Order: sequence, then C-alpha cells, then structure tokens
Amino acid sequence: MLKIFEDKAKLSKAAAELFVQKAQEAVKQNGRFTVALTGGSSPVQLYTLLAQLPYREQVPWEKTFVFWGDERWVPLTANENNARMAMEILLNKVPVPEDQVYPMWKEDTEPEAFAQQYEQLLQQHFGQQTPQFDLILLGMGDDGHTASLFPGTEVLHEQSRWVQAYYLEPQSMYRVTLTAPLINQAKTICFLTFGANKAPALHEVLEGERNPEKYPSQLIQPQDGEVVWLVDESAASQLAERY
Ligand SMILES: O=C(O)[C@H](O)[C@@H](O)[C@H](O)[C@H](O)COP(=O)(O)O
Repeated sequence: MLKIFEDKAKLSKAAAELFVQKAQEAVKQNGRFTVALTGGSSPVQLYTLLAQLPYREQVPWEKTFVFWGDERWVPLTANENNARMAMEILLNKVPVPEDQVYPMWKEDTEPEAFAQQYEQLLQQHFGQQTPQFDLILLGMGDDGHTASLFPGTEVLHEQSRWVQAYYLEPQSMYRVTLTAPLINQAKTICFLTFGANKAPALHEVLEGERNPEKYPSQLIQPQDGEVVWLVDESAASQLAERY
C-alpha cells in the first residue's frame, strides 16, 4: 500500500496514527507491542509527535518493547547513533520501561559478537513463536537501501541469520542490521520516505525491474504481513502510477 502526502508534516501525522493503531491492536491481541525503530532523519518528526499529546497518551508504552532495525556501530553518545536520536526525541519522554528498550549497541563488544547477542535477545523475546514484529519502521536511502541493507553487500543474501554485523566500506564504519528474512516476518512494515532526492530510487524500487542487489528495499516483501509506504509528493514525483 502506498499513500502520498502533500508534505512531511502530514506524512508524519499519518505515521503517528498508524503507530498508535498497531500498538493498540497488538496489546489487545497479544498483551504487548513489539516494534523496531528506524534511524536516519526520516522518523524525527514522527518521534517528536509520539512524545506529544494526543499520541503520547494513546500508545500503551508500559507494554511496548523497542528494538532497532539497524545501527551505526558508534557509541550511544555519538550524534550518528540511531538509538541516541530516538531516546532523546521520544523514548526518554514517554513511560516505556527502560528494560524494554534494546539499543543495538554495547560498549566493549565486537560488532559481530553483538549481532549474535542481539539475535539471542530476539529469540528470548519471541520464544518459540515466529519472530514477528508488530511494526517495523524503515527509511529508504536515495540509493534504495533500507535499514543497513546496502547495495552490493553480502548481508542481502542472508537467509537464516536474523541479525548481521559487517564493515560498510563506503561509510568506513561497522553496521548492525536486522536481515531481510527477519524483517519480512513482520505484521506491518512502514516505510517513511520523503524528499525529491528519494524520487529516482522510489520509482526503481516500486516500478523498476526486480534488482534487489542494486535496490535492496525491493527485498522487503513480507510473507503474510503488509508493507505501507508513506511518501510525500516530492518523493513520489517520478512514480508512473499514482496508486
Ligand atoms: O541508519 C540509518 O541511516 C537508517 O536506518 C537508514 O536505513 C535510513 O533509514 C536511510 O538511510 C534513510 O535515511 P534518511 O531518513 O536520513 O533519509
């Protein structure tokens, strides 16, 4: 499903309403809401809204479990750290229990070892059930990457691991990421994509030939769940269809 909005503000409001809806549905059905947050700049306005009324009071924070879709392997105090951004803008301002928030970074730990620890954490969280997030928020880079699934990387071919760490040459940093097989188990996946710079990649991802090696966001095709693309007019400007 794709929804086109006039601007980022309207897109972010719709994303906040979706977040609340999915959280309330999950708690009603399973007694908890398991979400994976995205990093980057796309979710900033959404996180800001969720920390304010009315959304702040509509999310069952006490029953919410917060993971991340990916992380840059930099300290939690670093500007580039995705968890830091979400904590500062949202999580430190809402009553989500600290022991239900799982940053994708740990001091004095090698990224590969940490990826295994995070996978074990997810296995404990989901137990014998299918590892099905209720909601995974994703951004999309102007190269068509999502989470830390970047073009031409080995992680795109991972079929069994849920979490992988690898050295991302172009950015000279390690990344830790949920893999496509795990992301695709989710009940709802929501892409937040706005800005004219995303228009070419969005056209290729949604309407171009299948080429996930080049446009990894094409890997995101949940088995039973749904993908919701929330985009603005600028990002949608090269789409042939208006959906
Ligand atoms: O760690 C990250 O940077 C994100 O997880 C990444 O996948 C992001 O969603 C895209 O790069 C889009 O970034 P923007 O939202 O800043 O355009």
